[in-house]
Amino acid sequence: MTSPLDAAAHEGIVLTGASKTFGLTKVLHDISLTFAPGTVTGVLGENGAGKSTLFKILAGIYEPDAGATLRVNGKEASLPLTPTSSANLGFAFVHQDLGLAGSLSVTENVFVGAMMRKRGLIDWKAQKVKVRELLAGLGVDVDPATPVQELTQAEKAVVAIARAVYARGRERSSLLVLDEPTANLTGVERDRLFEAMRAAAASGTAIAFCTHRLDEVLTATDSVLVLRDGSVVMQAPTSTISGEKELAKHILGRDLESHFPERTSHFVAGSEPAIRINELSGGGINGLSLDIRPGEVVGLTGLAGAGHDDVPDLILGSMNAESGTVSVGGKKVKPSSATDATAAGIAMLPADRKRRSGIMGASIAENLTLVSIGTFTRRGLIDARAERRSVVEAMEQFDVRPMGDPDRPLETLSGGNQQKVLIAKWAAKAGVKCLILHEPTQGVDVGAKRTVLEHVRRMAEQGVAVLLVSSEHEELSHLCDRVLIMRGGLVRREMVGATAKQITEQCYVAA
Ligand SMILES: Nc1ncnc2c1ncn2[C@@H]1O[C@H](COP(=O)(O)OP(=O)(O)OP(=O)(O)O)[C@@H](O)[C@H]1O
Repeated sequence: MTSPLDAAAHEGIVLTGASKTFGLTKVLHDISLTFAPGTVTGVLGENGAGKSTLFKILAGIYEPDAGATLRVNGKEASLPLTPTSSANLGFAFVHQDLGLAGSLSVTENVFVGAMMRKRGLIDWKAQKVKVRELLAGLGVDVDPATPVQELTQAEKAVVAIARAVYARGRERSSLLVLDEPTANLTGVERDRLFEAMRAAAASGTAIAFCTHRLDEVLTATDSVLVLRDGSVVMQAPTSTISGEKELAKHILGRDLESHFPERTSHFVAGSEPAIRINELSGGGINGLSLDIRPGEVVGLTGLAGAGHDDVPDLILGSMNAESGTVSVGGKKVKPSSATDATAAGIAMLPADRKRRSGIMGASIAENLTLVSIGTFTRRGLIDARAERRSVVEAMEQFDVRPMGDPDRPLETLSGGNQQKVLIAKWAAKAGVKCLILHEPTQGVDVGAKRTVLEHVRRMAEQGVAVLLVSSEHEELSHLCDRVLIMRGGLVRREMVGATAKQITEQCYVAA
């Protein structure tokens, strides 16, 4: 296997001296790196380290400061790039949300913007053959006519890769950037994606694979590039790294004892449930009954498509329930909006934070106090000082970076820091009886993950019932008093107490 460090200097993508300044803040400092052809480079760093900024420079979205140079397979490329010149260099990007149109077929998604034509007409036959060939090359066999929404999450990710690689009719990309493509995938599905990644690399593409899951880095990459505070602090072959601990140390600049806080239980068995879900059906769920007591943390998981992902929306009313009831504090509720749910004492952190959780154009402070503004209102007037104090405290507690700038728009924070703000807003709200978290640590770095989970634990200590819908078995095992594993819309297995600690990827498959 080629290491980028062994690769001849003229090969692959070689960026030197790249810096980026926003206003007065320099977020990238003189970065130099190589993405070698045919290899997978894991790109790591804390939330806010500068990974997305680097990729946005390569995608032609951000202009680097003066002084940077870029060579692509031996040829000088002129900076700044534009989205078009980036695409012409063969740079392709797959973002976490994959950007596929669910109702369109696999073929339509792969060829969007670059339909194959014969005598002016779309050549559907040739496209079908080509798409089969592309997917087979990536190790997936699906009917090209299938609407994308019917595919598994892993298959969707592979379709997104095929589209990125094939963009504009090219045979392969020079660089494929995968930005946390595994966020919602469990082990087996991740393995399929890694196979596709390997297959794309085998054709000579340089792959930059961005993830916060350190176990993936060790299994799926050839080399590792670590950014810290906007500088490259390490680029080395993966084989020289001793394990996750060492990686965490490079990422954080300090030792991290454990990624997870120790599990402690805070609920009283036999107490009245804070939330009772009774025979709930709808979406992919078939008659779910579940009581969660004050202080109890219940995990819900399964392979993609098992049904667990629909539960938060069914409870919240954003997905129509065919039957069943939800009661909070003994009272039946039927929320039809997020406001209704909040009034009933339900707090929810959806998986799709960009579209459904935060107000991206509003400031950190506004997002943090969105649901708790009443706490600071006296006779119709907002106590601005108390509000500001609480915002500053929440930012410190949740380690929101950059620090000390509560008026900064949420959209200018890195993805993981946005997630911290959106969790912190519920921690500040009084009267929350049930907290529903859907993939709460997606995009959150290894150090911040612990902070976030500690706060969830703290809310449980204060008597909040927590429903954690997650595909991360380690997170479930460290946080939950009970874990329910679903398949085909039904709970197939319940792991309680110390047994819940033993949950592994195998448990999903066997359920
Ligand atoms: N448009 C912008 N205006 C001002 N600052 C920005 C902008 N975009 C990013 N930043 C800042 O640049 C720094 C690097 O952010 P970036 O999104 O590159 O981090 P990241 O490593 O991708 O983090 P994450 O893992 O959380 O996605 C952060 O401090 C962020 O707040």
